[in-house]
Amino acid sequence: MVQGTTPDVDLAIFGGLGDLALRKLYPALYHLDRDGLLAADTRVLGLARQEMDIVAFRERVHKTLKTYVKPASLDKACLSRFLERLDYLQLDFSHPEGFHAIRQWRTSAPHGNAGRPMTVYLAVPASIFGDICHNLHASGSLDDETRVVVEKPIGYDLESSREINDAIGAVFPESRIYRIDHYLGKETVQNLIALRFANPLFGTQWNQNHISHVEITVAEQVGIEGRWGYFDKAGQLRDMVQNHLLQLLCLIAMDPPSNLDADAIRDEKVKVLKALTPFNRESITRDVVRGQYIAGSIDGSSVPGYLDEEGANTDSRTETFVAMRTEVANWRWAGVPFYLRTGKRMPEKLSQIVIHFRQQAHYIFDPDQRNLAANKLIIRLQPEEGIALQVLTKDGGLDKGMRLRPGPLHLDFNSAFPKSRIPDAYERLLLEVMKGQQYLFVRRDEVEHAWRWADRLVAAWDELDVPPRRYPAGSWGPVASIAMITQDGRSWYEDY
Ligand SMILES: NC(=O)C1=CN([C@@H]2O[C@H](COP(=O)(O)OP(=O)(O)OC[C@H]3O[C@@H](n4cnc5c(N)ncnc54)[C@H](OP(=O)(O)O)[C@@H]3O)[C@@H](O)[C@H]2O)C=CC1
Ligand SMILES: O=C1O[C@H](COP(=O)(O)O)[C@@H](O)[C@H](O)[C@H]1O
Repeated sequence: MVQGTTPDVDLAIFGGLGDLALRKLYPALYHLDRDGLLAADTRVLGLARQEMDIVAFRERVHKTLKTYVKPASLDKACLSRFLERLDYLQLDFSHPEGFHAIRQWRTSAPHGNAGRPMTVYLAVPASIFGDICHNLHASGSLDDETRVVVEKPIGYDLESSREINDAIGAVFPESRIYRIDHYLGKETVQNLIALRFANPLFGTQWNQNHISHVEITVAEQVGIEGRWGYFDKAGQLRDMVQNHLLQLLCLIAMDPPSNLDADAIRDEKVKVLKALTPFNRESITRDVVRGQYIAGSIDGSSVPGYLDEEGANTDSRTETFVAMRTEVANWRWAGVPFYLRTGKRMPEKLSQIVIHFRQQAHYIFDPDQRNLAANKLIIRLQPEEGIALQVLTKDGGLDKGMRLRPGPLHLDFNSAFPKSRIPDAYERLLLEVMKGQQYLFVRRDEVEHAWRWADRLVAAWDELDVPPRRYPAGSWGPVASIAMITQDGRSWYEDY
């Protein structure tokens, strides 16, 4: 990992008028520009099917910035500098005609394109990644430095992900492919690496001798936001678990990498994925709960059930919730359950990891307090990023004797570092691509091992024809997900 500023870059965004580009990519690029992190001659080309001239395109991006950037961050001078960087090209990505215009755009750079790498961002469905790569190559638009950024999900299963990766790999070497998992760009997720590997306090305790179990919760308040066509084929397992939750699990469970280079980190993550216990017919019945939301209410407002969403198919059995108990079968983690849960239409947006430490082996305090909670490390990804360590201290006051009381040692990033804005994940990821750093991106073998594990689970569901259990929108999922962890004498951490 190398620190430093970004070089001048030509960034070509395919799907330049799509949801991801408008909601995430332009706002992230604007923030980078505002923070002085875009080099002076960096240019951005939006590519899309719609006929539009450059004035209308810049106006469209201006509008999206007004929607998605906080007013306090919208600076007039920076806005006009940023909009000046934008160009637009109307193109149908499936056909080679027209791709030569990208080559021409490159040669129109202020000081020529020598030494300014092009980054191609594929903000489009994975089904056309292959066509775009092929057409870029055939039109002579690429050079030996061009990087490609691809969005998740890479495919639908192991087989389709291999086809997509082969098509990208036919044009780009692995060292220039940046597979996004935007959870890796979140501030606290990176702090997890700092926390684990910079603090001997945790480094020495991070194993089955000291940790009893781990929880990962990624709860979303939103439903499927008009994305029925995509989501109903995927479901929460493919949409969230196969990528985001497994990446979080890997960062918690991996052995220390020998350094912070991309491959050192990714090698360790792959070992974790290989050590995940595969599910089978017997274990999914016991250890996995699928759910689908029905109508309910969130924050006092009624919301429809999944089967009443726009575009819905009334007999869909796609899951919008998954909870599971899994294990990393290696020396460090043998016997330590990892409880994962994620769902849409839950009471609040909450992503957190809770590391539960074991109880003190020799206990000398009041026997009535024996069951007071053991130490917990709570790593909050969103909404308020922070880390808290739950410890036992003496209860205050003269009348309490040696009574214990659980309380947090709390690091809230917003109040601890009030001057620093916590950047959106896409800001960090775009910056790393421009710098040519791959450590926050997913390597091909990671994607494939994750699919191999997810495919086994889906196959077992299909064999047993497991229907999703219903849960009302605004609840924490099916009751069975609570029963699953309660059977082990534990509960989901609920101090939200
Ligand atoms: N949106 C999000 O929050 C997230 C998205 N992703 C991933 O990002 C990618 C983009 O998603 P999203 O922005 O939501 O999708 P959208 O459908 O909103 O945007 C995709 C864009 O690609 C364009 N497009 C598709 N095919 C062609 C073609 N042959 N020629 C020209 N343009 C084409 C579409 O144009 P048209 O409208 O004309 O069809 C559309 O504007 C997907 O891979 C998705 O899985 C991942 C995580 C989150
Ligand atoms: O990749 C995806 O992530 C979002 C959740 O991301 P977050 O940063 O808001 O937690 C999810 O809603 C979407 O379905 C999925 O495709």
